[in-house]
Amino acid sequence: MSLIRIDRVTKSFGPEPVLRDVSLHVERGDIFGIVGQSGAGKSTLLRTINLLETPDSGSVTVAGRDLTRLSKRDLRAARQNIGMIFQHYNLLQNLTVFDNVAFGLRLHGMLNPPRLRRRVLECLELVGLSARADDYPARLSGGQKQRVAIARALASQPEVLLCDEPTSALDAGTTRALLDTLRAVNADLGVTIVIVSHELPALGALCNRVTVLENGVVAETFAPADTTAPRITALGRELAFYGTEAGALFHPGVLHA
Ligand SMILES: Nc1ncnc2c1ncn2[C@@H]1O[C@H](COP(=O)(O)OP(=O)(O)OP(=O)(O)O)[C@@H](O)[C@H]1O
Repeated sequence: MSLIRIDRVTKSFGPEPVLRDVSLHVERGDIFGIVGQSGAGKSTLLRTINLLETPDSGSVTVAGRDLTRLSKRDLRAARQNIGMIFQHYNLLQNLTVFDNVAFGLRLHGMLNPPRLRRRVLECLELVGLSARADDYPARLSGGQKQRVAIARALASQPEVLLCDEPTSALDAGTTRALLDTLRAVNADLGVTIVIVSHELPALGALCNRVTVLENGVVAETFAPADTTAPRITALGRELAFYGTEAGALFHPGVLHA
């Protein structure tokens, strides 16, 4: 069974729906991309996966549980299985790196102090920031802040990591390194990743499946590596190009390592 199933989800903030009858399935182990023009509803769709946005209709099932039918308490527990990172990192500025990563674990009373310390340091090690545990976020670069956010998101050992434009505030080199970290998180820890991004070249290399959203509707879903299948949308055709050898020249190095 798919790890994430979105079935016939509709969502409106005003008179016009932002998501219309959207269905998609994400398999365990996928790196699944969501692309589309600005305003297509990508972030809204991503945010329905942990119910930061509640659908007006339809269902959202993660690891076999329909989140739309859970009590608040059960939803809080289910969200421990779904980490999330954001464009602007959303770190707490008045807490150290260590305490940012520990924050969710403490809030949920999940670990005793020695285990908590071990778990936080493990997560910081994973993103290469053990040495910065006592620093405050203001002393870190953008790429380092996003790494702290990844460590925080992984602290509760979620099966799913949602990434909302994780690199759009970063320069090209830092973007490549960060996407490489996400690929390692997927490959080494088995975490299923759903990512919204405008970085088409990188997504073509990173994602094993991509959905193109147009005006709140799924226009097509495909595997970028399958360059033989016909593409319906201009974005789909562009992504297919980045899956080819010629296209790979646009995302050199790390992502194809
Ligand atoms: N909380 C909200 N309240 C009102 N309108 C919202 C809210 N969140 C999103 N919208 C609207 O829904 C539409 C889709 O927004 P969304 O952020 O999902 O698009 P997007 O495809 O991620 O866009 P972008 O690429 O520019 O980030 C936009 O018109 C946006 O203004």
